[in-house]
Amino acid sequence: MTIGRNGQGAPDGAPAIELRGASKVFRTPSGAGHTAVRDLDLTVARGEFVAVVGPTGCGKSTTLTLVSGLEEPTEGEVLIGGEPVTGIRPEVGFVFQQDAVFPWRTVLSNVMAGPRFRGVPKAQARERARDWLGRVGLASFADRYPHQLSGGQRKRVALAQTLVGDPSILLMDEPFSALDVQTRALMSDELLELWGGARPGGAAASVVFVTHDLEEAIALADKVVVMTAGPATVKQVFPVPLERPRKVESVRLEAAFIEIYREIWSSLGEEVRITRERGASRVA
Ligand SMILES: Nc1ncnc2c1ncn2[C@@H]1O[C@H](COP(=O)(O)OP(=O)(O)OP(=O)(O)O)[C@@H](O)[C@H]1O
Repeated sequence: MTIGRNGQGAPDGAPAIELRGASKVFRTPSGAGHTAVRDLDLTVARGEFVAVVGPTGCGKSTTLTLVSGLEEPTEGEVLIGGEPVTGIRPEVGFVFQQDAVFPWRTVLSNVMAGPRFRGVPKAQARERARDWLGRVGLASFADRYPHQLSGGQRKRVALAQTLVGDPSILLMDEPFSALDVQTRALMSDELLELWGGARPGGAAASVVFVTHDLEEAIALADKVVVMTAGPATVKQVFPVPLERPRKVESVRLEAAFIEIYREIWSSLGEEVRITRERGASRVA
């Protein structure tokens, strides 16, 4: 099973995502400027799974919003498939920490909503939604309402809701952070299975996955990007040369995993310390 139609519509050879010298300055209510992201360069190849880690508040979500087209960079460029991002694009899917479900609609109706909104005829939308509910293991929950599901099941609905749109680019902002540790590991495995089924056939989606959890980042990704203390810029990029397919619970016990973890943590830990000290000095 694979997610997405890799690189569809992109000029040949262009990476899936590229940020070139991207900066974002927000206007605060007092009128002052707040730089959330500064001079950020990042490339995501087609079919690549990139995890982004960094201290709290450094600008990770802002980076995702720039890629999504929800916000424009104040300076620099953001490209998808070699083309400048000028707004929300249909080939980009999102999964956020908060579930984006309609509480008054059944699971099936929630998953059908996106395709229906994009003009897919009802019967076809229903068929696609049922197909995705099956793939995420919720075939028998189609008639339930979101409040009748567990947190993990709701997350599967969110995945189905996004993946039914067949995104070639998947942006995920701490999607599993509200789940307990076991469900989280299970969901990570399921995500890898959905994403990477046909690799290296080249049909997997390009993923940017923001997380606070370094173990999760390493277990999932082809490369881990460490952001600096805010304003965010890329501090270091670490390739993760662990074999696939991976199972989260076993891969994290491998010697190579522990070695990579140590390396990345010493880079990330420094930025976390800087952020903490800034916080402490503000309080003082
Ligand atoms: N719309 C906005 N207006 C003003 N400031 C903003 C806005 N959005 C984000 N910021 C600020 O930009 C900085 C980066 O925020 P962002 O949410 O990108 O960080 P983050 O790394 O995702 O944080 P966390 O890890 O805590 O989720 C923060 O200082 C935040 O307060």
